[in-house]
Amino acid sequence: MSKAEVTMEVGNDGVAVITMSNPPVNALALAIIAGLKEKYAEAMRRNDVKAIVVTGKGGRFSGGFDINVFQKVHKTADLSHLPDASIDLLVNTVEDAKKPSVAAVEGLALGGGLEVALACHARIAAPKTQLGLPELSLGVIPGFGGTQRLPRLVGLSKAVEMMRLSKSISSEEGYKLGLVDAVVSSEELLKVSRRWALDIVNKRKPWVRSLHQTDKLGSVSEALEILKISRQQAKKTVPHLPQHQACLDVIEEGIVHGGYSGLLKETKVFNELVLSDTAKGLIHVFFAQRATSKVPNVTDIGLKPRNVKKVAVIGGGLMGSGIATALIISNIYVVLKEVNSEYLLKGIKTIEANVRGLVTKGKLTQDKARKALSMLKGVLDYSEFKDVDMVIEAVIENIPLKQKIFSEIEKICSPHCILATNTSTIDLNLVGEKISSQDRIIGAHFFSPAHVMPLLEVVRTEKTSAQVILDLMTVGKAIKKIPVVVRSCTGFAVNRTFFPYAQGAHFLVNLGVDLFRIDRVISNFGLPMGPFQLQDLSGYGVAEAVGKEFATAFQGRTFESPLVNLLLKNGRNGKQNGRGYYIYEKGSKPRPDPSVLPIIEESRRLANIMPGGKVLISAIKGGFIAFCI
Ligand SMILES: CCCCCCCCCCCCC/C=C/C(=O)SCCNC(=O)CCNC(=O)[C@H](O)C(C)(C)COP(=O)(O)OP(=O)(O)OC[C@H]1O[C@@H](n2cnc3c(N)ncnc32)[C@H](O)[C@@H]1OP(=O)(O)O
Repeated sequence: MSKAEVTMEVGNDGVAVITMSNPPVNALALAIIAGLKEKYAEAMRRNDVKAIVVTGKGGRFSGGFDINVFQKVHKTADLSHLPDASIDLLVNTVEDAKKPSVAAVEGLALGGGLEVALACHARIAAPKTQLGLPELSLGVIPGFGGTQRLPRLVGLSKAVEMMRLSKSISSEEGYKLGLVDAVVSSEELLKVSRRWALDIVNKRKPWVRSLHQTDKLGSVSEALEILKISRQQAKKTVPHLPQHQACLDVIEEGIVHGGYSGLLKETKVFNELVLSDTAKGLIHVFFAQRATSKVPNVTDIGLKPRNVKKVAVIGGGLMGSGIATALIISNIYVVLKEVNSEYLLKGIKTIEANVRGLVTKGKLTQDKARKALSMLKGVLDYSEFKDVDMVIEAVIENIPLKQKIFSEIEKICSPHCILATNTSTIDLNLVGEKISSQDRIIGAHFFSPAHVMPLLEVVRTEKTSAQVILDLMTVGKAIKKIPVVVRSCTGFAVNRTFFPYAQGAHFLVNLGVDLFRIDRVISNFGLPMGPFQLQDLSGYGVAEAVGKEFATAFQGRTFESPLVNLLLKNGRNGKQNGRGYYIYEKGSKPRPDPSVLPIIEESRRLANIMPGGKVLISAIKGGFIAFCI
């Protein structure tokens, strides 16, 4: 790893170009911050320097403050690891300096990286540069003036949206909003930036100190109204994440009392949040997520991923259609196979609806939607399987059926074709029991809805080859998933963890606890939804099949609730047929369905685990609360 350094070159034009270098993202490590401070001091001292251009090496400006420093602070609870740079460096050294600075921004400028650029007096960017303040996704807030300068450059509403959603914008959008002063080619970037800096010196361009701009903020009352609405939204959507309200408080401080006052509050609040449990958790997730892409003896043995251009998906149900959608929107050609025309048409219609949904949500353009759907072909036999690079089996959780399919595709497909199954629970050694190509068997466990949920469990057996694992990991990243490699066992990692949770919920209901209360407690705790609403979403067939697998694998150690089977017999299948624990009506939130109560009572009677038939509310309340929290 090359060392972090900051260099400075002074041209004959009197412009000092200060370059940050800390591959791969020019993170603002403490050495970079120290280097920036040192070079700025030198630039200010030198009489041959009229102006400064700040830039990043390697086609990226900066991915922000070095998140490793947060980990150090978490380990030591010592905030002195954090640079006290907001006022000292960004205001006194950059923004209020006697010589102007221009940021030459390329690739990305995120977090503290963008904050450095915001403290400059102009920003020149290359096309499609990613600009954002994603700090809230790490449990903190922009700690170097972003809460004050961004609203003053792009307007309060846009700034709040960018910070609260950790949403980046392109340099083109930044130019329209006033965040970027010019968008020029990479080749022209430094030249235009140098000229811009000299134009500021010669009063041909404005010398803008964004901290003191107010024209984009509107009136204080308008601003306070915007912040009030944002607070209500945050309270509704992320009631458990303190950084959202804190960020709005800091922005408000600056609007009411001025940018400088806002900076002082920002530093104080930033330091408080750095030590919060939320920040500790989210920063752990940041590194844990990246660690999943490093698999010993797979990603570190010099293998190159093979190009997967065409994938066959077997089964056009909820999962198969979602998987097919995820593939085609990432320009991977899909052959979707079903057993009959009715099911095939239903699967294709679901995929079309998925794609339309992404367009409606602004996640896909119409053109890309059309292109995606042109990469889908429905078939009723294996005739198109001869040249596929991967098959993903996504049929019902039935072992003999899966074994039959794997025998068939091993004969039909090419010898290099990856043979993947989307099973959520069944041991892969069972699925592949009847074929010889044990090295090509792998689990590609997507999570519903498969075209939305980021997690992809890559399930390996002892015999799965490293090449096949790497290939599936690469496809996973290409379709914007987070591939996590796990070993094959009943339930793999996610369902093995989820199963006891679901068991506990059913156990409590059969002990007499109100089912809807369980969902409320879990969603109030912070999960997106409770176990029963989730069961409605995934359907009861999956629950029934997975339950049988666990009962077989862990004989005598599972609680076999009668409830799901009773619901299926009652013609219910959750959200899929609109009849579950909840009533599902278009445009409204799911409502508890009172007609399910007699079925719950029947389950309790059959389970017969209420001591003496009485519900021990008091004991359960204690146990229940302890269990859920
Ligand atoms: C004199 C005047 C100047 C003074 C200057 C003072 C400035 C002081 C700054 C202090 C600011 C405090 C307040 C600001 C806080 C922050 O900035 S918090 C961080 C905000 N930034 C982010 O959240 C971005 C996080 N990173 C990403 O989103 C992505 O990594 C990326 C940048 C978009 C790149 O993605 P991709 O190409 O997919 O690569 P990855 O695999 O994600 O990452 C590659 C490796 O780089 C590591 N990494 C990425 N970002 C950071 C980071 N910010 N800090 C440390 N390390 C980072 C990542 O972990 C990967 O590492 P390996 O796994 O080891 O390869």
